Amino acid sequence: MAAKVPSVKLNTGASMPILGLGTWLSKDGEGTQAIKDAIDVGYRHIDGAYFYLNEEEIGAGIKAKIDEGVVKREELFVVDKLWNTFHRRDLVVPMLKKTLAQLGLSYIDLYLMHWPTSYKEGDDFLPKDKDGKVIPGTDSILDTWRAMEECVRLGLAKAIGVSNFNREQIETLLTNGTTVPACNQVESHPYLTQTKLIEYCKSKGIVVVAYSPLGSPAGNWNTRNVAPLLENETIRKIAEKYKKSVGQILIKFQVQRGIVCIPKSSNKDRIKSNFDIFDFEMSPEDMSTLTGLDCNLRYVEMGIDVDHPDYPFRAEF
Ligand SMILES: NC(=O)C1=CN([C@@H]2O[C@H](COP(=O)(O)OP(=O)(O)OC[C@H]3O[C@@H](n4cnc5c(N)ncnc54)[C@H](OP(=O)(O)O)[C@@H]3O)[C@@H](O)[C@H]2O)C=CC1
Ligand SMILES: O=C1CO[C@H](CO)[C@@H](O)[C@@H]1O
Repeated sequence: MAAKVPSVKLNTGASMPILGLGTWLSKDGEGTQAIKDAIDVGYRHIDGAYFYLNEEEIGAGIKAKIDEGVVKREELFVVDKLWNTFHRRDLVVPMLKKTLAQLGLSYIDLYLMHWPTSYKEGDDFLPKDKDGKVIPGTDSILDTWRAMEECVRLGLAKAIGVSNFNREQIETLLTNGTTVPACNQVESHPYLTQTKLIEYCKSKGIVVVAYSPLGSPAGNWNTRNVAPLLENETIRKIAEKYKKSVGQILIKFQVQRGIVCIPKSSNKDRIKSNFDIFDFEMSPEDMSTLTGLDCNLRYVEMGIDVDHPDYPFRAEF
């Protein structure tokens, strides 16, 4: 029998499993198997996005496990995200309907605005001008949020939230919207602990979800000559102490501080070991050592957005 994963409560009252499976860069053909392996191990939370171009594969994995009787739809927590080229208010509900059709689901548990930055609508996911700068869309964060609220009213999404939003952008929604975002999904790991943003979100009843918790090693990111997280000597020593892998320590770091964590893997052994983090606790000193590694290193900087008026990472948090 699969292990049961602890949950956090959303402001809607729903429970969200604290550990989920990331699916970005699940390569062709791997996505379905990864979902099946993850559900067998006990994962009940799946993080997807239209931008990842693998919703059909994810949906096939979910359907296979429901058909086998391993899991019921209502036992799963499926998250998906609205891409930036679909922020125009009339595009949001049709986009979610398209996502649901690709996933083969009638509702999503949590639908997120993937980024605060709207892009010009069209077939190009990253529309750029002649200088290589992204072309912004017309609608404001608030316009898009109101259309996200409509997704809940229509029963297409049980909850809505945001991703990559800074404090001020969340404030805009709190002041002018009617729904408090259920979560803010942001990059986090010991090099980018997000302590201030987490404190702020908690004070507003917004759950924080940590993406790229292992430092997103598949990405070709700016590393500022800092050792990749998975090779960090300090973390390796902590891992040795608890007889765990560095990956398990990085995941446990988030879960132990109450942050939802969504490591991606398409490898059966790593899917399993990333889930095997509920049988130990780190000491407060080791948790502080990990927090002390913060050097404000953001891997997913979204460089093409730096001139966008809603680029979120100019603010301190
Ligand atoms: N909202 C947003 O803007 C963003 C959201 N995300 C979400 O967060 C998820 C996780 O972030 P992601 O950027 O994928 O990066 P992660 O930090 O989760 O790292 C994933 C990479 O690490 C490898 N890996 C997995 N487990 C281990 C392990 N135990 N030891 C060593 N290597 C391991 C994986 O390879 P393998 O598959 O071979 O195991 C994969 O290449 C995404 O998949 C996506 O769902 C990510 C980025 C932005
Ligand atoms: O989820 C994501 C995966 O990484 C991308 C960067 O190339 C991001 O745009 C996106 O937010």
